[in-house]
Amino acid sequence: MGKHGKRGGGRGRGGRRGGPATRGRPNGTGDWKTTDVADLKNASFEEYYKTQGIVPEAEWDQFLTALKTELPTTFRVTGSRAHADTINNLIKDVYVPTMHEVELDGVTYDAPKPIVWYPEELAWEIAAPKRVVRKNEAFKKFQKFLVGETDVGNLSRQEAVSMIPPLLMDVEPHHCCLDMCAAPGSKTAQIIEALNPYHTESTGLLIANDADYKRTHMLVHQTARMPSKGLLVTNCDASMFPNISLANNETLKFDRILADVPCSGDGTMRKNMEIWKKWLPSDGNSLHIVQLRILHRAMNMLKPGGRLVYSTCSFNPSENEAVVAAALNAHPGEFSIVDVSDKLPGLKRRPGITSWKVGTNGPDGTVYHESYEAYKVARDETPNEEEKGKKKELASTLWAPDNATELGLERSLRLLPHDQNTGGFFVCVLEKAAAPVAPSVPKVDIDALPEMGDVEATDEKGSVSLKRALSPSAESAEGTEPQAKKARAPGQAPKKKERPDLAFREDPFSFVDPAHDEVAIIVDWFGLNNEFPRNNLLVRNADGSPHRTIYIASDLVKAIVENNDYTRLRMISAGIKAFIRQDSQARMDIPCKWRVSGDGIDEVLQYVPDDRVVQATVAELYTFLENMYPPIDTFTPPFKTHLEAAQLGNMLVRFAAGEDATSGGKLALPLDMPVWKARQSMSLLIDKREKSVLSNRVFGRDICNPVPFIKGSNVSTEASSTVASGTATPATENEEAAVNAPALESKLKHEITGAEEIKE
Ligand SMILES: C[S@@+](CC[C@H](N)C(=O)[O-])C[C@H]1O[C@@H](n2cnc3c(N)ncnc32)[C@H](O)[C@@H]1O
Repeated sequence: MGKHGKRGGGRGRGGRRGGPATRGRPNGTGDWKTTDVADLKNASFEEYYKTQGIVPEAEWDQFLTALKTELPTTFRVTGSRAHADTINNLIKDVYVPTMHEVELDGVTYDAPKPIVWYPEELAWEIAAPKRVVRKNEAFKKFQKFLVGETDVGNLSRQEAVSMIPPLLMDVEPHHCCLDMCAAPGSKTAQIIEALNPYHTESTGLLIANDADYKRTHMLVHQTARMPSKGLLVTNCDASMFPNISLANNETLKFDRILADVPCSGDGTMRKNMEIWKKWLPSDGNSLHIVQLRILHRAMNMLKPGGRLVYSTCSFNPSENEAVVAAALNAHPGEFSIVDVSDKLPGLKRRPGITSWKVGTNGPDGTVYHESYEAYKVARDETPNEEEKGKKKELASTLWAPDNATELGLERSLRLLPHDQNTGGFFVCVLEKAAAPVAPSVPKVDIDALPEMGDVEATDEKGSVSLKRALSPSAESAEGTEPQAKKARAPGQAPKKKERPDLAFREDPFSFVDPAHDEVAIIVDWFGLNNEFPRNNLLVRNADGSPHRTIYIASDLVKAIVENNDYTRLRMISAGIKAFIRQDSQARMDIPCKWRVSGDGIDEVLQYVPDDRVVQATVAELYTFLENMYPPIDTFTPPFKTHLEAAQLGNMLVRFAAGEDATSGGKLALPLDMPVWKARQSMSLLIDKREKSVLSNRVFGRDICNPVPFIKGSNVSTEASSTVASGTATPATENEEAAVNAPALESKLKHEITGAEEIKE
């Protein structure tokens, strides 16, 4: 220990000995079933946070007790969906009354209740933890409902405090938004909802980015549940997020940015119990630089007058106030912390702090360093050079700056677990001045701060690595390049154009010629009107050929795709999957081999005249769900007459709102669905899981029959190879096998993306 440091209390039981915070944190969240609460302790953690004063002394025991208690289950109803009210009413009227005072293992749980501060009572808390909800009979039906509706995008299971940052972004449908560290995508989903309110045409944009390639595929899966033509998923290191060019050499700036940065995650100890064993004071210090670089980059990409939300699921001032203070001082006079005390009424929050201590791991416990200067002296005096070399140098920005009290840090929000039975969180809302005021303090030079090397972070679900995207091309704005990138000889001109990143292996993006024959076939088949955005049809190949999937992208996404090298921006996906080729070489009598994808139906239907949409009833929906391939004969006129008159291929059907006395089914709102007409039979073009969820919602039970075995072909293998290869060429004459593709497509999607991981 350096003589200038103050020594704090002892190491927590089971604490890690030495070693950086970069290794050793196992994946996974721990298991409450096998957890002994007596083991949930860490003396360093307790001492560190008592020292920081983030919790009033009188509340310390409550704070600690809450941290050692299992979290309640929370979820929210997808607010932008037409069915939000239907779903919310089902919860209120059908499920909640069955769950009053459920008792398990001597504990009585209250019925689920709306989270008071969440707008329109669309978020819910079930007092019982997930583990209990899963196994208890009283909750079983509700649990099934939750899982099903989550699958189809009507519900999102999400920790309550994690819902706060997107709400404070104040997103409007015309905004250009960036979610810098987005995976697995809970907050991304909220931003998409805010950008696309029900029945409002959104002109906005959301770029959902994550540095971890695998996790970007979780994002793609998550966002497919709420398709948006203004969505782009990218895989960049947020601290070096590339400038995005638009036409006329304009650079895209954002109205709203979320920097939900990688963090030590000690606010998630109620579900990631491993942290109790592993926590060290240095964890937060290691992450400070990457967090600061991400926030700094966000600030440079924000429009004047724009809003930026910085958040972590950590209590640590090193990752919170220290980052915000340093970022503000790197942009003096440009940004202010927004007072959001009148937002989300009912949410208990604590103010940010203006003074804090910086602690490092010492051989006998935490060493607190009064100031950066004192730390430097102590470090320089460390006799053992080898020891010194092992430790990364701390950044001066970890310490509270002299002007800490003038920065308005207390306007940040600290969410403490005992206030409303949640995890811990930190949120700070920053606004960029329309016209910056003259700086009154010296500017912090972020590029001059030391690098921290590889570190490991935690999110709501467990540990995540800070894998940097391998982009060699992160261009920079206004002097935001990291040190390494900046090195160039005085007078040397900056590189004009970045080269493509050849290591990036995703398929290219290009737009289909609006005069292409296949576009004409689609337009003609579905009767698409003149408003249909023929110019915005995107495919995943270099020459714009519509081989197997056609996406629809917004004008802004199109401008981005066309004006930027897709490998430099590391584009993973864009727009809405709208049309899928349902090919069959053997079936020349199918005039249009394209079907509307389930994701794309709402988008496509806007351009379809009403008389091209076939009207059906709840009773007909029953027939479609009860039988995978209902013969046309099982329907009655006038629906049957329409079916008989139609050509083979995709039809769009609207099931009218109403009730069916025979089946007991009830549709509160009309439901639009793509269906396929084969020679003898029909089929709903949604996957099996979605059918079951729909059946439960409309008929109160699952009436769907399993996939029949089709003689001469293994349907699954057949259709899945169709989907996987994308060539959609069923080997048999059996067209029903071909239309089963959506089910398998969904199955594959799950397998490919590891969707379970984000499903809880
Ligand atoms: C706290 S999690 C984000 C949670 C997410 N916002 C949500 O609500 O679901 C942090 C994410 O940052 C990503 N990440 C880590 N370092 C990054 C970097 N330099 N740039 C961009 N993303 C990064 C991690 O892969 C991780 O997915």
